[in-house]
Amino acid sequence: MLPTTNFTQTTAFKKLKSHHKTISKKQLKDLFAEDKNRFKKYSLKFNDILIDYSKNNINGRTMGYLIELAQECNLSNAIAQMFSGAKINQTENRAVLHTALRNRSNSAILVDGNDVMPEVNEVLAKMKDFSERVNKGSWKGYTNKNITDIVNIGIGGSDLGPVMATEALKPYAKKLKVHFVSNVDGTHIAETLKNLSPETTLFMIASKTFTTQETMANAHSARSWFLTTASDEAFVKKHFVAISTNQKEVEKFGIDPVNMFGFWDWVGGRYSLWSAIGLSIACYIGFENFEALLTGAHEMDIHFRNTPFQKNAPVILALLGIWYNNFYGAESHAILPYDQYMHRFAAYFQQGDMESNGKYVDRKGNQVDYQTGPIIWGEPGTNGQHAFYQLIHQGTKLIPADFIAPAISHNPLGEHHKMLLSNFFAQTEALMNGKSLEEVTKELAGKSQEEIDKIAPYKVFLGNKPTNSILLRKITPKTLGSLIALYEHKIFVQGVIWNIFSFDQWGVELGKQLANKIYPELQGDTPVTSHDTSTNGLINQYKKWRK
Ligand SMILES: O=P(O)(O)OC[C@H]1O[C@@H](O)[C@@H](O)[C@@H](O)[C@@H]1O
Repeated sequence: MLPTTNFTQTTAFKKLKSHHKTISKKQLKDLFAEDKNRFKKYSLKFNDILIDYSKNNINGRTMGYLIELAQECNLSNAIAQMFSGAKINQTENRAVLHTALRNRSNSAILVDGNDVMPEVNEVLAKMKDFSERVNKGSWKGYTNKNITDIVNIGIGGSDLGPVMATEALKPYAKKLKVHFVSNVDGTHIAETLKNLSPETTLFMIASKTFTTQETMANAHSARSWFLTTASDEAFVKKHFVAISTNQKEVEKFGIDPVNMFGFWDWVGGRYSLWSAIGLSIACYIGFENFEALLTGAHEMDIHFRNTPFQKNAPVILALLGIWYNNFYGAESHAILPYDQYMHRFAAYFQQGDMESNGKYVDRKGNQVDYQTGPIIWGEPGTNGQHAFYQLIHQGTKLIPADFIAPAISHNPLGEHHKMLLSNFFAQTEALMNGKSLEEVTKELAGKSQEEIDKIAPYKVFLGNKPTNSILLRKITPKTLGSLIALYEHKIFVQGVIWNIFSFDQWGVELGKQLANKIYPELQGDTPVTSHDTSTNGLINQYKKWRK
């Protein structure tokens, strides 16, 4: 059982509350002026990742109290429970063991008294064999041609991780092309299949439950598309594999269990890219690179598990998030990768974070009276700079942001990377320092006082906006693995402190239930009357227009 401390009742919380009153009056740039060692004090290096959190509204006292908060909430105990296979997903009575999927040390991890590692290794070996066969061309299509294209059909956790990782690691791609179909909107699959040949396409039906409406609809459409050309059901097994925990449903769909890659109920959807759900990743970048991804995550796991909170990267990032969320009233958190390949990273952690910590009921079953998970959003820099950064710089909302960039580009084209990085460095500096009225006035020298008075207020930047900078040497499979695990554990720590269950997702169910109720009502032309007037009105207009 996880601890159930109400963090707002802790001594550390009270200390932080009163400390906030004084430190929030300080300007970030003054904190830097006061302390020459600030960067050294508030940055840490983990392998090829440098995390600079010095541009935050914190001092030694803040960090001390935040760490006390983590201690009072029994974080160490919660960490130990997660890694040991305790059933900390209490509302579903499940262990939470994505860390076992990348446990390269192979040490035993027990769930209900059984070591899960032999099964984990067995599936990994099957993934290795399969990805190698497809890449080498020894896995043939029904007309004896090599597979050229993989289509992963899945949604949510069975889609976002593979999409994000294959995009982020494109420079490591072997020869296969990968495509992802998630939306039940027929456009998604129609557009994907347009340029593919049934003879050389392999479908991976990825669904933990194998009952998800969107995935099943897309899987059936893919099957029909395939059979239109291939004609013979017997060929399905050469072109369809399943990734699931539900063998019964896989067989019902007509996929040979030999071609099923299993995982377990202790792998949460949004934490599943390390499992067989990562098969498309393994095929695309090769198994050795997929293993490097696992290794990177495993090394972060070790760091998270064994490092004192003062130097523990996920713990620090989590505590800083709590600082802004619960003391400064920040509603959102931006993730801003300065790397085009990482363009789905924020989208990936929208699910990772918001599905985990978007909860209003605490671990005792009571409604919370404090804020929990933030709204996660972001786009790659520099595009974001020319779009929404205006609001971060001069809007009325406080938006803590993570800036992420690699020192080495996979595409060292002329001066591009230097230009990109000059923006990466400049933005956090600008957000911190802002621009004073005095500086603006100086810039306007030569203009009349009247003109200056008119325009100057708009040109002032208050600054004092907090950021973390995460500088990576290069985006490699290993470093990406560590980075993803860093964010995963950050989410875990925050969930522990907010006293919520981070590994269930009951909130997605209501919409599914209602859609299932409405779906049959969309048959025929008879107007519906069973809903509120708005929903009835919308459905009935749809029925008129579709004729
Ligand atoms: O992998 P399946 O079972 O198709 O689920 C796909 C997704 O479904 C959603 O409703 C969420 O619960 C996600 O966490 C999950 O990843």
